[in-house]
Amino acid sequence: MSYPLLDVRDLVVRYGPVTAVDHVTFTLDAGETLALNGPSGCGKSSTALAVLQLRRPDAGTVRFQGRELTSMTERELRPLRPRMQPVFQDPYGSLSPRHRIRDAVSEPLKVHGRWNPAHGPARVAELLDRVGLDPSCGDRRPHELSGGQCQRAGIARALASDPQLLVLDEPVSALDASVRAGVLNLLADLQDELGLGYLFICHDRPVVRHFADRVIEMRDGRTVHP
Ligand SMILES: Nc1ncnc2c1ncn2[C@@H]1O[C@H](COP(=O)(O)OP(=O)(O)OP(=O)(O)O)[C@@H](O)[C@H]1O
Repeated sequence: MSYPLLDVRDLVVRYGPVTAVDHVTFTLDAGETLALNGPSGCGKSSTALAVLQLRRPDAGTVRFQGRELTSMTERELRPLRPRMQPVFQDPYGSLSPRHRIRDAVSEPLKVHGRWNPAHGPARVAELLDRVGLDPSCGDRRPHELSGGQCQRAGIARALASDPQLLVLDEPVSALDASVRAGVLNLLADLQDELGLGYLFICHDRPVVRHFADRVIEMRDGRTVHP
């Protein structure tokens, strides 16, 4: 039986009295880009965090490759976490300022027990090359890179654990217009090559129209028809 990569039904996220996500339902297939679009505060990031189980939803189901995540314990989720990776808006904030880029990229491999000292450094160099960074960038710290280079390093880190789903939360919003296209082209190439599914959060309509296969509009925590 074949399942969508992601099947989200009646997702609810509350922060005290605030219902940030109010019965949101959607599916996403492998190789597809689904955009969540809408104004600030409409619940896009809360949806993303709940899909990744980084914030446990208050109601609803999230099926990833047919497996229901919301009822799983942390221990049960652990082997699935490498397969769904986030890329956040602020490329500097999402990488530790103290760590060199090569350590940031290799960390997911180490955390998930997949680090091989013999082949790991070559794998990190390969990942940096794949996202268009010179392997010498591995020796630098985030503040020594440009915003675009830093976001590329964040993407390399997300790719390190061979994910099938990337949750991209405003991945180009903090970047200058001139470097945005380069990062979006990189994401499109990676999707073609690796068959990744993208849940793409963005409030910039022209970018969404250009990049997404389908768009869900959100207002006040709910999905609305455009
Ligand atoms: N940790 C939190 N505690 C309390 N309320 C929160 C928290 N995070 C988000 N909210 C509230 O939930 C609602 C949805 O916020 P969310 O960040 O998901 O929206 P968003 O569409 O991603 O907005 P933005 O584009 O500004 O990031 C808002 O009313 C927000 O104030």
